[in-house]
Amino acid sequence: MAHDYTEQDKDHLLNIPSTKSYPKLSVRRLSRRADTGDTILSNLSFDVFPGAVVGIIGPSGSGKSTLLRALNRLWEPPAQTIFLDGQDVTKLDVIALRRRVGMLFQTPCLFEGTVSDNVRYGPKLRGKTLEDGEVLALLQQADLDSSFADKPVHGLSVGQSQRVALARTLANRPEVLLLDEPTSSLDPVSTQNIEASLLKLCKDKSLTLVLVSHSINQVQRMADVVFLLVNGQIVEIVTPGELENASHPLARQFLDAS
Ligand SMILES: Nc1ncnc2c1ncn2[C@@H]1O[C@H](COP(=O)(O)OP(=O)(O)OP(=O)(O)O)[C@@H](O)[C@H]1O
Repeated sequence: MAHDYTEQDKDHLLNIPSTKSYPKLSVRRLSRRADTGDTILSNLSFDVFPGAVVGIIGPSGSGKSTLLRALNRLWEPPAQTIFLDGQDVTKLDVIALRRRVGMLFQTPCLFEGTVSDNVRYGPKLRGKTLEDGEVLALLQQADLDSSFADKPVHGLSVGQSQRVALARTLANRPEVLLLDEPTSSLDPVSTQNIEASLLKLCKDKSLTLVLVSHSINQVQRMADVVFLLVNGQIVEIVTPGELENASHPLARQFLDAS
């Protein structure tokens, strides 16, 4: 496997205690400024290991979506700042990258046609036709029963559309899934089913999740580690259990108001 880390980064990685695998994602000194000069992301560095769930929380405008969008190059990051399996993402084919690093947005955007057309879309682009059983399994992972397969998407509710978008993303067998407020349009039962389904994929298939959520409870249910992002900086990295003890004043202000 090729690794594009600098010598300094290698030293850093080797110093991570008791890790048996290389990170799936590594971010190194990632910064971004707006055209106005305002800081959006400031010198972010972190690793995410295969099968892990990272929760990102923070106030509105703190840079959470910008960070997610950098990870699959919806916003083009500077070279040598984001690595997937040790490879600089800016050197990867962008379509292949987005298949490996899928993203689910807060507001689903589906193609015309049926639910099953949407789920089959990604594999079809690569010349693979999904069997009916594979489509149904993907729908099930997204908490949709088989009756949805032949439904046109234009009649679906927002919550149903969001679940179709999840099935469509999972059809690409992503290695990393970026989730931007993924369940904000879902009812509590569906939210719970989708959380369970995603956590099963993490356990069984080493799917790696980066979850942005305004729901502290959701982050506590799902994440292995939580980043508190404030003004474009990761001000604290804690386990979900330690969240209530977060001490950074801006993190505290956010948590107390949540
Ligand atoms: N393309 C852009 N050009 C200029 N400023 C931008 C751009 N994209 C984002 N910003 C600014 O960067 C900051 C972070 O935005 P971002 O959407 O990443 O925050 P967020 O934490 O996801 O917020 P929310 O929780 O409200 O979704 C905001 O001040 C936003 O106005």
